[in-house]
Amino acid sequence: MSADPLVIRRLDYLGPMSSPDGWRPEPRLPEVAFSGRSNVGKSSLINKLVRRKGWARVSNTPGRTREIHFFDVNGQFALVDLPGYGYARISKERKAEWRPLIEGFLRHSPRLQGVVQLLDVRHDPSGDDLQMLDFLSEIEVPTIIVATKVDKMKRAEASARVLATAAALGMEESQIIPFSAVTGEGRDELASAIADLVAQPAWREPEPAPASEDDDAVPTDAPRREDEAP
Ligand SMILES: Nc1nc2c(ncn2[C@@H]2O[C@H](COP(=O)(O)OP(=O)(O)OP(=O)(O)O)[C@@H](O)[C@H]2O)c(=O)[nH]1
Ligand SMILES: [Mg+2]
Repeated sequence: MSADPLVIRRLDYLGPMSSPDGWRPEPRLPEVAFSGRSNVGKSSLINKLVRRKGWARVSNTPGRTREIHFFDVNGQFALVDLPGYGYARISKERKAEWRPLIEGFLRHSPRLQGVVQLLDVRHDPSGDDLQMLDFLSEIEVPTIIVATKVDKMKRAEASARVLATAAALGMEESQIIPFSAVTGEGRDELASAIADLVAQPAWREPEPAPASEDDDAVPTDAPRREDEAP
C-alpha cells in the first residue's frame, strides 16, 4: 500500500470571510482554494480530503456555503472553501455579492498558491464554469481540475465524460482527476497534487503595502525621509 500523500495531523477552522473588504484570517499559510458551482460537491470533497465526516458543511440545499471558509491543515497550508456560484434560485442580489467576493479573494489574496476547480462529471461545463475557468487562466493561477460524483455513473461512462470534458476544455484527459466523495476514488491523487502545489515556491509576489497616512503605523525604527516632519 502506498503512503498517504496528505496525512491530516491537525485541522483548525480559521473563520469566514463574508465580504470583499471584510475580515479574513491572517494569510500566514499558502492557500489552496476550492471552486465550483453550487452543489458540485465542494464541501463533500473537502471532507473526504481531510478524512472528517462533518467538517465542511454538506447540504442538499444548493447555495448553502455563502462565505469563504478557511481551514488550517497541519499548519502546512490553508484550505479555502469558496461559495458555490451559478445556482439559479439564488437572488440576483446575492449573486452580485458573491462574484466580487470570490474574484476579489482570488485576485488579491497575498498567499494564494493554487485553485482546485470542481466540475460535475455528469454535465458539460456551464457558462459559469467557463467564465470561472477563463478568470483562472487570466490570473494564471495554477489550477487542478477535478470531475466530481463519478460514482453516479458506470465507470466506462464516467471515463467517456472525463474525456469529453477534457476535449471541451482543450486539455489532456490526464489533467482531470476523477473523484467520488462516496467511494473515495481520486482522494489520494488529489491529495498528492495539492501537496505538490503547496511545496512549490510561492506563486504570487506579495503586493506592496499601501502607503500609510497614519504615523502610528510606521515602526519606530523605520528610517525617516529627510523631508518628513519629526
Ligand atoms: N453520489 C455522490 N453525491 C455527492 C458527491 N459529492 C457530493 N454529493 C452530494 O451532492 C450534494 C451537494 O454536495 P455539497 O458537498 O454540499 O456541494 P457544495 O459544492 O459544497 O454545495 P454548495 O455549498 O451549495 O455550493 C449533497 O447532497 C452531497 O451528498 C459524490 O461524489 N457522489
Ligand atoms: Mg459547500
